[in-house]
Amino acid sequence: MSSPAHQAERPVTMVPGTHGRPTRHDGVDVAAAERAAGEFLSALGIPVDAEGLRDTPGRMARAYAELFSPRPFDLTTFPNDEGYDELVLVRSIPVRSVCEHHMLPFAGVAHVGYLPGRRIVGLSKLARIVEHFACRPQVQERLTKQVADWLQTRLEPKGVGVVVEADHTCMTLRGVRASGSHTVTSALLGVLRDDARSRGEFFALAHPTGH
Ligand SMILES: Nc1nc2c(ncn2[C@@H]2O[C@H](COP(=O)(O)OP(=O)(O)OP(=O)(O)O)[C@@H](O)[C@H]2O)c(=O)[nH]1
Ligand SMILES: [Zn+2]
Repeated sequence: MSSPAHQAERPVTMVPGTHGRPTRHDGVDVAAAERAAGEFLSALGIPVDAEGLRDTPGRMARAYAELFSPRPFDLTTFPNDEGYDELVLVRSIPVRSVCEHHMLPFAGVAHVGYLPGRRIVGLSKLARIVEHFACRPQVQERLTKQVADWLQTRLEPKGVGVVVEADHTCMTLRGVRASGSHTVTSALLGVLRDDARSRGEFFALAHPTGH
């Protein structure tokens, strides 16, 4: 079984960047974003006509467009012919996203695991699912739960567990300036949620690393 992960998403199109480079984006009006970025910087008293800053609004627009453009993928699964019934876990999947409150990046790692049912999933797809949900304005709790729910619906395993550890620049570089702080979230479904032994085993393997 193979089903597109991006079914309900807007189509990905290619538009020229200001330096003639193709810029991948997902329904974003890069030219309008560039104009708005220029006005935004001007309003903050930043001289966007200075030589070094001349291309900055365009760079900002393309940078955010990139952060909001996940790469499409197919969810490849295989029959679980051997009846493998232990945990499958991919640890330390890179996460980079943008907090929806400040539009500042947060980054860290995800540990994504499941207890197989009738099918197993291509391992790379666990990392692709994380990217899919991270490439949008997010809160860490929602990102964690969306990855778990999506896997549960599409793969129908016996259980799913997701741990995300991330540093939010909105609270390390500004605001409270709690540098060195890490935020840990988790979402457990099925057997991994309900069975104490499975839950314990999952957290023993997917424990936060402080990355
Ligand atoms: N729950 C949750 N909160 C987040 C996340 N990312 C950022 N935030 C928080 O969103 C909150 C927004 O609070 P506000 O008081 O409206 O914003 P603010 O005045 O900039 O707050 P400070 O960051 O405390 O200066 C802050 O407490 C952020 O730390 C996230 O992924 N999950
Ligand atoms: Zn924030």
